Amino acid sequence: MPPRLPFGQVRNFLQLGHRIRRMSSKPSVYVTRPDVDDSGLELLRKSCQVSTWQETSPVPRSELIREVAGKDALYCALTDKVDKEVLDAAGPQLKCVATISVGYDHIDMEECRKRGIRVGFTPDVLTDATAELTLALLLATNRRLFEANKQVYNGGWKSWAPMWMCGQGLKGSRVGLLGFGRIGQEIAARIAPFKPAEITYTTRSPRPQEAAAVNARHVDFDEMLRNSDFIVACCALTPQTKEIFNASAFQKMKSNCIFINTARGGVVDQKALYDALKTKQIQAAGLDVTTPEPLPLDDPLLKLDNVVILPHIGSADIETRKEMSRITARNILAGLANKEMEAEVKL
Ligand SMILES: O=C(O)C(=O)CO
Repeated sequence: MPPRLPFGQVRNFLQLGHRIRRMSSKPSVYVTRPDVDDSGLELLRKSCQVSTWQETSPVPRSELIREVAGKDALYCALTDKVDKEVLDAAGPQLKCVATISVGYDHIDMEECRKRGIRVGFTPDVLTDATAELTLALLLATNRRLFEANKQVYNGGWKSWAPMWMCGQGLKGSRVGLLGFGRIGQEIAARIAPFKPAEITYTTRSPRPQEAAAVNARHVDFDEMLRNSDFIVACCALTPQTKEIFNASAFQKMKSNCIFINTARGGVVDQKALYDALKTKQIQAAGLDVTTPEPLPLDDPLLKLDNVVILPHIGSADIETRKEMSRITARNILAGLANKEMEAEVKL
């Protein structure tokens, strides 16, 4: 018979074993999108145990809650709501969350802060792609590209006609931006060559240096609403900007105003936008983001001719998305190693 060890010694021995196992085993990462560019996942696989949701549709919440349990890091996307319930399910060992997006309104920052969970995101890399897509929406709506294109296929194109399918040019127009961060500034820089009469921007505090570079003027929200021919939402979704474009805002806009949203669907009261478009209170809208996403096929907005809707493709430029995948991975590796992340949300 081998000698029996006292209980305390057995427990210490087991705990030591557990600690050694954790120290020697690779950190575990759960990835909610298997379809992110593999270059990012490869980076993670070198030093982590990586498990991923297997389908290209967003991970169901129940699956996320089950799979995140016990993980050291979470690689997520804007399609995943990372709230208290998910963080509780993960457990106290969770060190970091990294999202493959610049927006992080889907992550409960306060809960992360309370728990000391670090959060990575992907600003900068997608600025140009998003600004470019915003210009595409501006041009598609003001020159009525989608309406005109339909006429080619449905027999509406009878002959060239002097005033047919005319729209208002950007030249000589007043363009107002809600938000003047990285993306807003790049949008302004791309609009400038179209020779607008003026570019204005609304932010909590003016950014004179950045504004001077693109000849933009700081105005309050009300002035922007009342004077602009084009209004572009390019701000973060926060409690302050939630549904800031509501019935009252649309009422203040000029009847020729074209409203563009490449920020988040949540900055708009969508029913109010529908009413404003339907009653021609405003001219048109170009939306890369909606509530919800995807927009149901029976959504009334889809019945209107004066709206162009895209399926949230602002940053969908191939090299941009590849780099976003790698930055998200590098953010996680830095978070796990207690090093500075490439792009970390200040909590
Ligand atoms: O990165 C984001 O926040 C996006 O909306 C992706 O286009």
